[in-house]
Amino acid sequence: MNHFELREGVLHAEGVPLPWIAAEVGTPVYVYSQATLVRHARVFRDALSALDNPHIAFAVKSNPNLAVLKVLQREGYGADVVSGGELSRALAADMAPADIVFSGVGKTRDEMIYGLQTEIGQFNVESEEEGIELSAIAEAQGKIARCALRVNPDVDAGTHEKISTGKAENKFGVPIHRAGEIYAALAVLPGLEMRGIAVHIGSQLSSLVPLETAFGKVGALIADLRAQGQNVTHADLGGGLGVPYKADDVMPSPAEYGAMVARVTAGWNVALSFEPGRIIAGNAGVLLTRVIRVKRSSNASPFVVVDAAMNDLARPAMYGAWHDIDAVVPSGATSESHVVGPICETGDTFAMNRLMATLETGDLAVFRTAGAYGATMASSYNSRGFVAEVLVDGDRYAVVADRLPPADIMAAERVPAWLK
Ligand SMILES: Cc1ncc(COP(=O)(O)O)c(C=O)c1O
Ligand SMILES: N[C@@H](CCCC[NH3+])C(=O)O
Repeated sequence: MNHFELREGVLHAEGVPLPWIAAEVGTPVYVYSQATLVRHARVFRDALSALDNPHIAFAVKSNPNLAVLKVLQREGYGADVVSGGELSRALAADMAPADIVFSGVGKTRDEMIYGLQTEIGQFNVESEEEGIELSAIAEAQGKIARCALRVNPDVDAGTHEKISTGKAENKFGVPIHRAGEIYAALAVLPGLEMRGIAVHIGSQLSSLVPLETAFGKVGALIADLRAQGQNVTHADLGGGLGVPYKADDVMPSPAEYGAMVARVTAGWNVALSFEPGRIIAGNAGVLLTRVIRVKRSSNASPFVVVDAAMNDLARPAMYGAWHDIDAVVPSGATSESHVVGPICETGDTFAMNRLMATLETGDLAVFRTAGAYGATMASSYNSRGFVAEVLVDGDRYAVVADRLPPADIMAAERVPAWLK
């Protein structure tokens, strides 16, 4: 079931007509559906029901909005964080510290201290160097850091190269062929409790095959570690499930994923955890925009200039990503258009020669599947403000992130005395 549907010719988010939100909050604005977030959270959890008490940590990077985190906290989700900022958000959303896992190749000393002081559940250590530093800091703080070693299984996830994380040349994790030796070296350090293995090979995966290959390698590693006498009680299998951005995209279902995981991990005898992001939040949000004007100065497709730009939704400019674009009040007419933002870069293009709903000056439109890696990747490039965010629940909605106007951003800047 889709919670962004036409009702009497007007696109709604659940029970709320999108033109109401545009009128009250302005555009561009991200609009999230709480019912969709809850449904996705439950579908993913149900897909893992064959496992013994799996732990699910929402990848905060995909959508760190506090209200979104709160919805997931109420669904019993923990958090996968990659910075002190994300950790503070997970805690602010009342996620239990024990349900928080800290990933990332560049945890700073201050971030390690923050994680130790707040007693987070697990650090996913991405290098021997990081483990040595974390142990020393933990010892000085009188704490023990519960750790998994993130391994790089050298598996091609078959996704966009910029979001692949499990090839040998990627910066993430330790080479799996050295994992036994590094695990053993870290296990003797006084500040660490080495308890497991973590793996995450990339995002927007359209096939389960690379995941199965990677998990198979992790299973073999766990057996090797145990044969060496190491303690292995946990395995974190990361996130990565792709979502359909186009109507004909075929993606593995959470149920197929769950069945594969149950099959591959049978007999591992570990507590399993997962870090889904996009599969939970991607289709739970749209970016609502208004057409500023339509340029018809050549014989080619017109340029539909919308008020959202690459600073608000970076994925098309960064990865050439496709987002469906629909009219909020469709007339039924379709035509080929280029859809672009106002930013002074050719890359500020959302669609070229796309056959889509005809849009005219002043019309509202949405970019679909914008709930993950949308607002969170926004910038203020071209001195544009930060985009607002709204959460819808049935017939009600709330602004869950204010628009941050350019003046507020400028207010944080100073001209030094010598230039006055
Ligand atoms: C360590 C880690 N875990 C989880 C995720 C979430 O991935 P996805 O949004 O594809 O589920 C990412 C992002 O790819 C990640 O880097
Ligand atoms: N930002 C990427 C996903 C990155 C995942 C990071 N681990 C995207 O929009 O597709």
